[in-house]
Amino acid sequence: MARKFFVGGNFKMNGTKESIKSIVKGLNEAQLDSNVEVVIAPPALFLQLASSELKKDNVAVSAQNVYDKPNGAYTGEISVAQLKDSDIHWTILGHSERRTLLGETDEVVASKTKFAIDGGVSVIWCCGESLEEREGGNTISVIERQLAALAAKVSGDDWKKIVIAYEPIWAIGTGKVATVQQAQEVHEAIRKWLRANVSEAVADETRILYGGSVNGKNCKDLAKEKDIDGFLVGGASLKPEFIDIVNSNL
Ligand SMILES: O=C(COP(=O)(O)O)NO
Repeated sequence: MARKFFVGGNFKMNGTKESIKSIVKGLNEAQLDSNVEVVIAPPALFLQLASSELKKDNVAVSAQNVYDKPNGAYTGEISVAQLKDSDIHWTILGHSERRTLLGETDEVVASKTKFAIDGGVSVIWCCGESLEEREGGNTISVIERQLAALAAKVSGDDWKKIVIAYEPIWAIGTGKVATVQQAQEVHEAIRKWLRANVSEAVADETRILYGGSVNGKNCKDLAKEKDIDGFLVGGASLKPEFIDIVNSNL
């Protein structure tokens, strides 16, 4: 089946009111492939600003994280209900920077994912291996461990609200993009795992994004791969070349 191409921009902890407005203005004025689903994820402080400035139907705004409790004494956290209250219907979860720097475990990420989906927020669920895990030949087993934790929490139609982002940690922010072969191999393994452990339909329908040093030059070759359904872009999402990445499937 044809999976709708999907490009996410993860701004991480970057930007000011002015720079966010400028990026959104660039997206509003750009010719974007209408067959691509685009999501931009500014810092939480700028979610409403980005939403108010956006004038493109196929571009949505996403949080970079959310907590898995309804509300209450969780200083510094943001709730699913608060995202919905702000008309934000997407969040990234399980980014490797949160797994490594903030100790988010596979189980915490899976719990947050289920909680977000139950609250009406769709999820870009991130997975990926470290350089040490890759060099040790453990890439696929690491990804399968992360997938298993997710599949223990979500089921059925939940999967329709999940976009998977494979982001090898060694490629994030390093300029060392995975080769087309490396990326396709892991994407194919993810789809195979979904087919074997969830269902044929989920395997066929779930978008699997690649993230890790994607830019306006390397995106086209990656986009040609049958199991690469789009990108989750970090640094380049803050630059005009993000438009080229959005249009890389044309
Ligand atoms: O972390 C990333 C990728 O970052 P870069 O594109 O800067 O490697 N996406 O969530």
